[in-house]
Amino acid sequence: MVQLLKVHGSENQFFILDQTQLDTQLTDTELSQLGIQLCNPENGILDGADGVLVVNTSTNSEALAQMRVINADGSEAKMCGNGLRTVSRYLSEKYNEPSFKIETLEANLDVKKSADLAIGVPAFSVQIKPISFEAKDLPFSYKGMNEMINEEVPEFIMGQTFTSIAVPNPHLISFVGHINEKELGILGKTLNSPNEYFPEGVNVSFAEIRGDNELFVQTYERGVGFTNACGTGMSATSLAFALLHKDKFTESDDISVYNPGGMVKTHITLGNTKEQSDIHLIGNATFTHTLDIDEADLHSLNLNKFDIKSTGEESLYQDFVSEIVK
Ligand SMILES: N[C@@H](CCC[C@H](N)C(=O)O)C(=O)O
Repeated sequence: MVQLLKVHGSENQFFILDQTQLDTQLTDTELSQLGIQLCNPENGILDGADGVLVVNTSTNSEALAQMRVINADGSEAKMCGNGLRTVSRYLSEKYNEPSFKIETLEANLDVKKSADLAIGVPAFSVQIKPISFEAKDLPFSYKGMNEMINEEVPEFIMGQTFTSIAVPNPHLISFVGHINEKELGILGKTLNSPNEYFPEGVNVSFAEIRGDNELFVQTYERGVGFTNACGTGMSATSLAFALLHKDKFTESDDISVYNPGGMVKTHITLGNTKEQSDIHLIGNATFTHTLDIDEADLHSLNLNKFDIKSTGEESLYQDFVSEIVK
Protein backbone atom coordinates (compact mmCIF):
# COMPACT_ATOMS: atom_id res chain seq x y z
CA MET A 1 0.00 0.00 0.00
CA VAL A 2 1.19 3.54 -0.83
CA GLN A 3 0.05 6.65 1.04
CA LEU A 4 -0.37 10.01 -0.66
CA LEU A 5 -1.25 13.20 1.21
CA LYS A 6 -3.54 16.05 0.20
CA VAL A 7 -1.92 19.22 1.54
CA HIS A 8 -1.94 22.98 1.17
CA GLY A 9 0.04 26.12 1.85
CA SER A 10 -2.33 29.13 1.91
CA GLU A 11 -4.88 26.87 0.13
CA ASN A 12 -2.45 26.35 -2.77
CA GLN A 13 -3.45 22.68 -3.01
CA PHE A 14 -1.20 19.71 -3.75
CA PHE A 15 -0.90 15.97 -3.49
CA ILE A 16 2.38 14.67 -2.06
CA LEU A 17 3.64 11.40 -3.51
CA ASP A 18 6.70 9.95 -1.77
CA GLN A 19 8.22 7.73 -4.41
CA THR A 20 10.65 6.17 -1.92
CA GLN A 21 7.64 4.06 -0.77
CA LEU A 22 7.30 2.50 -4.24
CA ASP A 23 8.87 -0.70 -5.55
CA THR A 24 8.98 0.89 -9.02
CA GLN A 25 9.22 4.65 -9.55
CA LEU A 26 6.67 6.27 -11.85
CA THR A 27 8.07 7.29 -15.23
CA ASP A 28 7.93 10.98 -16.20
CA THR A 29 4.98 10.21 -18.48
CA GLU A 30 3.14 8.47 -15.63
CA LEU A 31 3.87 11.40 -13.30
CA SER A 32 2.54 13.86 -15.86
CA GLN A 33 -0.63 11.78 -16.40
CA LEU A 34 -1.07 11.39 -12.64
CA GLY A 35 -0.86 15.18 -12.27
CA ILE A 36 -3.46 15.79 -14.96
CA GLN A 37 -5.90 13.20 -13.57
CA LEU A 38 -5.51 13.84 -9.84
CA CYS A 39 -5.59 17.63 -10.11
CA ASN A 40 -8.56 18.09 -12.44
CA PRO A 41 -11.00 20.36 -10.51
CA GLU A 42 -14.05 18.68 -12.09
CA ASN A 43 -13.30 14.98 -11.97
CA GLY A 44 -10.00 14.78 -10.05
CA ILE A 45 -9.68 13.54 -6.47
CA LEU A 46 -10.95 15.73 -3.58
CA ASP A 47 -11.86 18.58 -6.00
CA GLY A 48 -8.44 18.41 -7.64
CA ALA A 49 -5.37 20.49 -6.82
CA ASP A 50 -2.77 22.83 -8.32
CA GLY A 51 -0.09 20.18 -8.61
CA VAL A 52 1.64 17.04 -7.40
CA LEU A 53 4.78 17.25 -5.26
CA VAL A 54 6.98 14.26 -5.85
CA VAL A 55 9.46 13.24 -3.14
CA ASN A 56 12.47 11.26 -4.35
CA THR A 57 15.79 10.20 -2.88
CA SER A 58 18.22 13.12 -3.16
CA THR A 59 20.91 12.97 -5.84
CA ASN A 60 23.45 14.65 -3.49
CA SER A 61 24.58 14.00 0.06
CA GLU A 62 23.76 17.54 1.31
CA ALA A 63 19.98 17.24 0.93
CA LEU A 64 17.62 14.97 2.87
CA ALA A 65 15.42 14.35 -0.18
CA GLN A 66 14.50 15.75 -3.58
CA MET A 67 11.24 17.54 -4.48
CA ARG A 68 9.87 17.70 -8.02
CA VAL A 69 6.79 19.76 -8.95
CA ILE A 70 4.20 18.59 -11.47
CA ASN A 71 1.65 21.28 -12.40
CA ALA A 72 -2.06 20.48 -12.87
CA ASP A 73 -1.58 20.43 -16.66
CA GLY A 74 1.16 17.77 -16.36
CA SER A 75 4.08 20.16 -17.06
CA GLU A 76 7.00 20.32 -14.63
CA ALA A 77 7.92 23.47 -12.67
CA LYS A 78 11.38 24.26 -11.32
CA MET A 79 10.13 25.31 -7.91
CA CYS A 80 7.10 25.67 -5.68
CA GLY A 81 7.31 27.72 -2.49
CA ASN A 82 4.00 26.79 -0.84
CA GLY A 83 4.55 23.17 -1.83
CA LEU A 84 8.09 23.18 -0.42
CA ARG A 85 6.71 24.07 3.03
CA THR A 86 4.38 21.07 2.98
CA VAL A 87 7.15 18.74 1.78
CA SER A 88 9.36 20.19 4.55
CA ARG A 89 6.76 19.24 7.14
CA TYR A 90 6.36 15.77 5.61
CA LEU A 91 10.12 15.12 5.72
CA SER A 92 10.54 16.77 9.13
CA GLU A 93 7.96 14.37 10.61
CA LYS A 94 9.29 11.36 8.67
CA TYR A 95 12.91 11.85 9.80
CA ASN A 96 12.23 13.76 13.04
CA GLU A 97 14.48 16.65 11.90
CA PRO A 98 13.59 20.33 12.54
CA SER A 99 15.89 21.79 9.86
CA PHE A 100 17.60 20.39 6.78
CA LYS A 101 18.04 20.93 3.04
CA ILE A 102 15.75 19.79 0.22
CA GLU A 103 17.03 19.35 -3.32
CA THR A 104 14.99 21.14 -5.99
CA LEU A 105 15.74 21.25 -9.72
CA GLU A 106 18.23 24.14 -9.44
CA ALA A 107 19.32 24.31 -5.79
CA ASN A 108 19.47 22.66 -2.39
CA LEU A 109 17.23 24.84 -0.21
CA ASP A 110 17.34 25.40 3.56
CA VAL A 111 14.06 24.61 5.29
CA LYS A 112 13.13 24.72 8.95
CA LYS A 113 10.20 24.35 11.29
CA SER A 114 8.73 27.68 12.52
CA ALA A 115 6.35 28.47 15.37
CA ASP A 116 2.78 27.26 14.69
CA LEU A 117 0.60 30.02 13.20
CA ALA A 118 -2.24 29.00 15.53
CA ILE A 119 -3.36 25.89 17.39
CA GLY A 120 -3.11 22.99 14.91
CA VAL A 121 -1.62 25.15 12.14
CA PRO A 122 2.02 24.04 11.73
CA ALA A 123 4.35 26.36 9.81
CA PHE A 124 7.67 26.07 8.01
CA SER A 125 10.19 28.57 6.67
CA VAL A 126 11.81 27.85 3.31
CA GLN A 127 14.56 29.51 1.32
CA ILE A 128 13.69 30.63 -2.22
CA LYS A 129 16.55 30.72 -4.77
CA PRO A 130 18.32 31.07 -7.18
CA ILE A 131 17.23 34.55 -8.24
CA SER A 132 17.66 35.96 -11.73
CA PHE A 133 16.34 38.99 -13.59
CA GLU A 134 17.97 38.06 -16.90
CA ALA A 135 15.75 37.66 -19.96
CA LYS A 136 17.42 34.37 -20.86
CA ASP A 137 16.53 32.83 -17.48
CA LEU A 138 12.81 33.66 -17.52
CA PRO A 139 12.88 33.46 -20.55
CA PHE A 140 11.27 36.57 -22.03
CA SER A 141 11.65 38.69 -25.08
CA TYR A 142 10.58 42.34 -25.16
CA LYS A 143 12.23 45.11 -27.21
CA GLY A 144 15.64 43.45 -26.72
CA MET A 145 15.60 44.18 -22.96
CA ASN A 146 17.97 42.15 -20.80
CA GLU A 147 15.88 42.80 -17.69
CA MET A 148 12.32 43.98 -17.15
CA ILE A 149 12.17 46.07 -13.98
CA ASN A 150 9.23 48.40 -13.42
CA GLU A 151 8.76 48.74 -17.19
CA GLU A 152 5.66 50.04 -18.90
CA VAL A 153 4.48 47.35 -21.33
CA PRO A 154 1.37 48.68 -23.08
CA GLU A 155 1.13 45.39 -25.02
CA PHE A 156 0.28 43.75 -21.64
CA ILE A 157 -1.86 46.43 -19.96
CA MET A 158 -1.84 50.17 -20.58
CA GLY A 159 -0.72 52.29 -17.59
CA GLN A 160 0.75 49.45 -15.48
CA THR A 161 4.41 48.64 -14.95
CA PHE A 162 5.89 45.14 -14.88
CA THR A 163 8.86 43.41 -13.25
CA SER A 164 10.07 39.97 -14.22
CA ILE A 165 11.99 37.70 -11.82
CA ALA A 166 12.95 34.01 -11.95
CA VAL A 167 13.22 32.29 -8.53
CA PRO A 168 13.98 30.14 -10.55
CA ASN A 169 10.46 29.58 -11.95
CA PRO A 170 9.35 32.62 -13.94
CA HIS A 171 7.25 35.46 -12.51
CA LEU A 172 5.80 38.67 -13.89
CA ILE A 173 4.74 41.17 -11.22
CA SER A 174 2.74 44.36 -11.37
CA PHE A 175 1.95 46.66 -8.43
CA VAL A 176 -1.55 48.12 -8.76
CA GLY A 177 -3.83 50.34 -6.68
CA HIS A 178 -6.61 47.77 -6.88
CA ILE A 179 -6.41 44.25 -8.37
CA ASN A 180 -8.60 43.83 -11.44
CA GLU A 181 -9.15 40.04 -11.52
CA LYS A 182 -10.54 40.11 -15.04
CA GLU A 183 -7.43 41.85 -16.40
CA LEU A 184 -5.17 39.47 -14.45
CA GLY A 185 -7.03 36.49 -15.96
CA ILE A 186 -6.80 37.80 -19.51
CA LEU A 187 -3.08 38.63 -19.20
CA GLY A 188 -2.34 35.31 -17.45
CA LYS A 189 -4.13 33.32 -20.16
CA THR A 190 -2.47 35.28 -22.98
CA LEU A 191 1.06 34.86 -21.60
CA ASN A 192 0.47 31.16 -20.95
CA SER A 193 -0.75 30.48 -24.49
CA PRO A 194 1.67 30.62 -27.43
CA ASN A 195 2.95 34.22 -27.33
CA GLU A 196 5.99 36.23 -28.41
CA TYR A 197 6.92 37.56 -24.95
CA PHE A 198 7.15 34.53 -22.61
CA PRO A 199 7.66 31.49 -24.84
CA GLU A 200 7.60 29.09 -21.86
CA GLY A 201 4.73 30.88 -20.08
CA VAL A 202 4.96 32.82 -16.81
CA ASN A 203 3.26 33.07 -13.41
CA VAL A 204 1.53 36.47 -13.33
CA SER A 205 0.97 38.28 -10.01
CA PHE A 206 -0.80 41.56 -9.31
CA ALA A 207 0.02 43.12 -5.94
CA GLU A 208 -1.57 45.83 -3.81
CA ILE A 209 0.63 47.62 -1.27
CA ARG A 210 -1.61 47.72 1.80
CA GLY A 211 0.82 49.47 4.14
CA ASP A 212 4.42 49.34 5.41
CA ASN A 213 5.71 45.77 4.81
CA GLU A 214 2.17 44.69 3.91
CA LEU A 215 1.03 43.30 0.55
CA PHE A 216 -1.95 41.52 -0.98
CA VAL A 217 -0.96 39.31 -3.92
CA GLN A 218 -3.12 37.42 -6.40
CA THR A 219 -1.60 35.08 -8.98
CA TYR A 220 -2.54 33.47 -12.28
CA GLU A 221 -0.27 30.42 -12.35
CA ARG A 222 1.44 28.84 -15.30
CA GLY A 223 0.17 25.28 -15.77
CA VAL A 224 -2.74 25.90 -13.40
CA GLY A 225 -4.74 29.15 -13.84
CA PHE A 226 -6.05 31.22 -10.92
CA THR A 227 -4.70 29.90 -7.64
CA ASN A 228 -5.45 30.81 -4.02
CA ALA A 229 -1.78 31.63 -3.47
CA CYS A 230 1.58 31.16 -5.15
CA GLY A 231 4.55 30.95 -2.78
CA THR A 232 7.26 31.74 -5.29
CA GLY A 233 4.97 34.49 -6.67
CA MET A 234 4.64 36.10 -3.21
CA SER A 235 8.41 35.72 -2.70
CA ALA A 236 9.32 37.31 -6.03
CA THR A 237 6.74 40.07 -5.42
CA SER A 238 8.27 40.74 -1.98
CA LEU A 239 11.72 41.13 -3.56
CA ALA A 240 10.30 43.49 -6.20
CA PHE A 241 8.58 45.45 -3.40
CA ALA A 242 11.85 45.72 -1.42
CA LEU A 243 13.69 46.99 -4.51
CA LEU A 244 11.04 49.32 -5.90
CA HIS A 245 9.17 50.62 -2.85
CA LYS A 246 11.98 51.35 -0.40
CA ASP A 247 9.87 53.99 1.41
CA LYS A 248 7.43 51.26 2.53
CA PHE A 249 10.01 48.50 3.19
CA THR A 250 11.87 47.83 6.45
CA GLU A 251 14.53 45.16 5.95
CA SER A 252 14.70 44.07 9.59
CA ASP A 253 10.99 43.14 9.63
CA ASP A 254 9.03 40.37 7.91
CA ILE A 255 6.64 41.33 5.14
CA SER A 256 3.02 40.19 5.66
CA VAL A 257 1.67 38.89 2.38
CA TYR A 258 -2.09 38.35 2.28
CA ASN A 259 -3.61 36.25 -0.48
CA PRO A 260 -7.03 34.77 -1.31
CA GLY A 261 -6.14 31.61 0.66
CA GLY A 262 -4.75 33.19 3.82
CA MET A 263 -1.44 34.88 4.57
CA VAL A 264 2.29 34.19 4.68
CA LYS A 265 5.33 36.11 5.84
CA THR A 266 8.37 36.74 3.71
CA HIS A 267 11.76 37.97 4.83
CA ILE A 268 13.96 39.81 2.35
CA THR A 269 17.62 40.59 2.97
CA LEU A 270 18.96 42.66 0.10
CA GLY A 271 22.36 41.54 -1.19
CA ASN A 272 25.27 43.39 -2.79
CA THR A 273 23.50 42.70 -6.06
CA LYS A 274 19.76 42.12 -6.37
CA GLU A 275 20.44 38.51 -7.40
CA GLN A 276 22.37 37.95 -4.15
CA SER A 277 19.35 38.90 -2.06
CA ASP A 278 18.04 36.31 0.36
CA ILE A 279 14.36 35.35 0.36
CA HIS A 280 12.58 33.29 3.01
CA LEU A 281 8.92 32.29 2.84
CA ILE A 282 7.16 31.39 6.10
CA GLY A 283 3.65 29.96 6.27
CA ASN A 284 1.33 27.08 7.02
CA ALA A 285 1.91 23.49 5.98
CA THR A 286 -1.48 21.84 6.35
CA PHE A 287 -2.26 18.16 5.69
CA THR A 288 -5.98 17.74 4.96
CA HIS A 289 -6.28 14.08 3.87
CA THR A 290 -4.44 10.78 3.62
CA LEU A 291 -5.05 8.68 0.49
CA ASP A 292 -4.10 4.99 0.46
CA ILE A 293 -3.82 2.99 -2.74
CA ASP A 294 -2.15 -0.17 -4.07
CA GLU A 295 1.00 0.60 -6.03
CA ALA A 296 -0.38 -1.28 -9.07
CA ASP A 297 -3.48 0.95 -9.10
CA LEU A 298 -1.26 4.04 -8.96
CA HIS A 299 0.75 2.86 -11.98
CA SER A 300 -2.38 2.05 -13.95
CA LEU A 301 -4.05 5.32 -12.82
CA ASN A 302 -6.98 3.46 -11.27
CA LEU A 303 -7.60 6.46 -9.06
CA ASN A 304 -11.13 5.50 -7.97
CA LYS A 305 -9.39 2.93 -5.71
CA PHE A 306 -8.12 5.51 -3.19
CA ASP A 307 -9.10 5.00 0.46
CA ILE A 308 -9.41 8.63 1.63
CA LYS A 309 -9.42 9.87 5.23
CA SER A 310 -9.66 13.44 6.54
CA THR A 311 -7.00 14.58 9.03
CA GLY A 312 -9.28 17.20 10.66
CA GLU A 313 -6.64 19.92 10.19
CA GLU A 314 -8.62 22.03 7.71
CA SER A 315 -11.13 23.35 10.25
CA LEU A 316 -8.23 24.56 12.43
CA TYR A 317 -6.70 26.31 9.40
CA GLN A 318 -10.08 27.93 8.65
CA ASP A 319 -10.27 29.15 12.28
CA PHE A 320 -6.85 30.79 11.74
CA VAL A 321 -7.99 32.39 8.44
CA SER A 322 -11.16 33.75 10.02
CA GLU A 323 -8.97 35.75 12.44
CA ILE A 324 -7.01 37.39 9.60
CA VAL A 325 -8.17 40.79 8.48
CA LYS A 326 -7.19 40.89 4.80
N1 LIG B 1 2.30 27.67 -6.65
C1 LIG B 1 3.68 27.42 -6.67
C2 LIG B 1 4.36 27.56 -8.01
C3 LIG B 1 4.10 26.33 -8.83
C4 LIG B 1 4.82 26.34 -10.12
C5 LIG B 1 4.22 27.23 -11.15
N2 LIG B 1 2.90 26.80 -11.55
C6 LIG B 1 5.17 27.24 -12.38
O1 LIG B 1 4.90 26.61 -13.39
O2 LIG B 1 6.19 27.91 -12.27
C7 LIG B 1 4.38 28.11 -5.54
O3 LIG B 1 3.82 28.12 -4.43
O4 LIG B 1 5.49 28.59 -5.69
